[in-house]
Formats: sequence, C-alpha cells, structure tokens
Amino acid sequence: MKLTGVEVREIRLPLVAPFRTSFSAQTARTALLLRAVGTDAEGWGECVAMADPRYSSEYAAACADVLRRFLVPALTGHEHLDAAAVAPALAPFRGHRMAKAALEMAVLDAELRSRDLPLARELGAVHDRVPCGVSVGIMGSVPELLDAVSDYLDAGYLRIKLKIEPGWDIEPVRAVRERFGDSLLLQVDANAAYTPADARHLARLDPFGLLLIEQPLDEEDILGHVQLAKSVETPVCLDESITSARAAAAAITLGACSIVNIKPGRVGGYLEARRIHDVCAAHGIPVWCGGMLETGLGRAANVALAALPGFTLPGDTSASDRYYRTDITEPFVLLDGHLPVPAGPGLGVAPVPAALEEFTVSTEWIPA
Ligand SMILES: CC(=O)N[C@@H](Cc1ccc2ccccc2c1)C(=O)O
Ligand SMILES: [Mg+2]
Repeated sequence: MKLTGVEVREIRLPLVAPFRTSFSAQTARTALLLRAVGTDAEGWGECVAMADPRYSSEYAAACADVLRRFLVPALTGHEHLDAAAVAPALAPFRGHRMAKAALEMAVLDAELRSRDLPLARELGAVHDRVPCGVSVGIMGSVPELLDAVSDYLDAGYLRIKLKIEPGWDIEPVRAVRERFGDSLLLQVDANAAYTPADARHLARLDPFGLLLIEQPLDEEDILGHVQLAKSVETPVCLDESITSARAAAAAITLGACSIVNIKPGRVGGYLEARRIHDVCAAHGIPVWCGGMLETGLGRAANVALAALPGFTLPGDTSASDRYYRTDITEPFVLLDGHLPVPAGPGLGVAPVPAALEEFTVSTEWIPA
C-alpha cells in the first residue's frame, strides 16, 4: 500500500484495580493507538510504552514525537509499502523499539486485511486457542494477595505470576505455595529489582518449585544473570534484557537465561518477535508471551503470536477484564483458562467506535 498518513491517538484507560510492581504503581493505562491509512487499506497498531520511562527508556510522549518527526516520514515514498519493509526503512533511527513496533503493527494489519489473511496464519500459528496466565501485583498484605490469587484461579487462569521486590518475595511466595499446593504453576517477576549481591537471598526461593524467576537483575547486567543462574536452582527468564533476536541468541549462548518472555512491543514488532521465537526454538529454549497491559488490539496480536509452536508456557495474555472494565475492542474472555486466537483478517479485531471515543485523550494526524 502507499501510506497516506498515520493517526496517532492517545488513550487513557482506568485499571480495575491498582497494579503495583517493583518499578511503579499504576491506576490507569496511557497508551498510543496508531491507525495507518493507505490508498487501499488501513490498519491498527498499539504502542505499549508507559506514560513515563519506568519499564524501559521509552514513554508515550517520546514515542509520539519520534513517530511524528522521524518514523512516519521515513515510510513516505514507498509506492508498495508492506510490513517487511518497515523495519529496514526505520533502521537508520536508533532504538525506539516500542514506537517502531506500533508502526510496523499498523502496516502489518493493513497489509493482512487487504490480503484477507489472519495474523496468526502469517506468523505460523499452530493452535486456535492459547493457555493463559495472570500477573499479580505487589499487594498491601499477604491475606490480600491470597484473596487475589484465589479469585484469579476461580476465573480459570492456568498460571500465577507474582510481582516481587526486596521485602516482598519469600513470604508471599511461601504463602501462595502453602495455600494453593505444589501443583500450582507459579512464577515470579522482579522487574530488575535485585543485584548480584542478592544471589543467596534469591536462592531461598528454590524450595518453592517456581517455573522461573523473571528479570531479577538490571536489563543490561547479562553477566550478572549468568552468575546468578549458576547459583540458584530456579530457572532464570529474561524480559527487559531481550530487545532483539541477537540479544536473545547472546543471552542464551552465555547462559544468562533458560526461558524467554517475548513482548513484541519491547523488541520492535511482531516480525522480530517471531525471529526471537525461532532463535529460542533452535536453542531448545521455551518462550511465553509477556504482557504490557495492552488493549484488545495488542491482546489480539499477542494471542496470535502465543499460538506459535515454541510458546510452551502460559503467557501474560490475560482476559480484558484482568485490567479493564471496558476494553476498546470486544473483550477477550477467558474460557477454560484459554483465549481464542482471532480468525479474522489482520488482527481480527478493531476498536468499538463508542469505546474508542470514551477513552480518547487526543488525536493527531501525521501525513506521510
Ligand atoms: C503484565 C506484566 O507484568 N507486565 C510487565 C510489567 C508491567 C507492569 C505494569 C505496566 C503498566 C503499564 C504499562 C506496562 C506495564 C508493564 C512485565 O512482565 O514485566
Ligand atoms: Mg516482566
């Protein structure tokens, strides 16, 4: 397609409950939605950057700026733009992977809709539904945590992930393991809250039979994770550190992780996410799909990605109502612990206009 322009829409969705991690406490989700308009097609993309640079260096206002000044202009002049051409065209601009991912996603959605092809088919999905886990925030007390976990298990989630940080780790994990038993699929996510000096402390999680400990150390501390992986039994999984297929290959080869959390927004898009899946599969490394509190747009694409063969662990592809009372698309509803893979062309979903309007903060048209 020939790109006419991109509409950048800031939305703000209240969360059903505060979501606290080692790096922030959120009561609402600010996100950017992109609508790529072409001569004969249009498509939707979602930028997963937070309002402030606390998960990674990107943040929503910076994404809007880099899209406006550099990324959208870089796609003009392409008579027959397709998704494969987006990353090479944006490569001269360093970083800004979440902004690039959103733009590629919108072009990919437009291209696939015009070809009447579901994203799952394009990516190589082998399942028509995916098993779902849930990410549980840091709570005010252990009883409050146990109630939240109990509710999520009643909802049917197949795996529990607990956010941890120094001072909220051993005790909540012990309490959940003791209350819900050894068969519960249980893992933790530190969001880089620890240092290599905490190795002996983190080894105290070993008796609880966790599936993994996610991103215990700083995203740049690959060698620290290599050392840590040698001194704890719990498998190390990386999230923030895995920014590309190259980074995944290096981390795996060095022994920094034995499981990878794949997030398309973090790595520059769904095509790079598939490449990371393929690199991990070649190394025999299981992967799962991480979450960034996406709306139904990103959720639809993540579920399609999570249906690839190497995604052998339940992901953070939770139902819409884990985060939002009202989603901007038709809600994703958990059924027997699974979400269905969208079967329509492209993302297979689109915003519900009334919901979109309700949560829109601003819109901007960037001509190509
Ligand atoms: C589901 C989950 O735990 N996601 C991230 C952390 C996270 C937490 C809170 C967020 C709030 C706004 C935007 C992105 C966010 C990402 C993670 O796996 O590390
Ligand atoms: Mg994480």
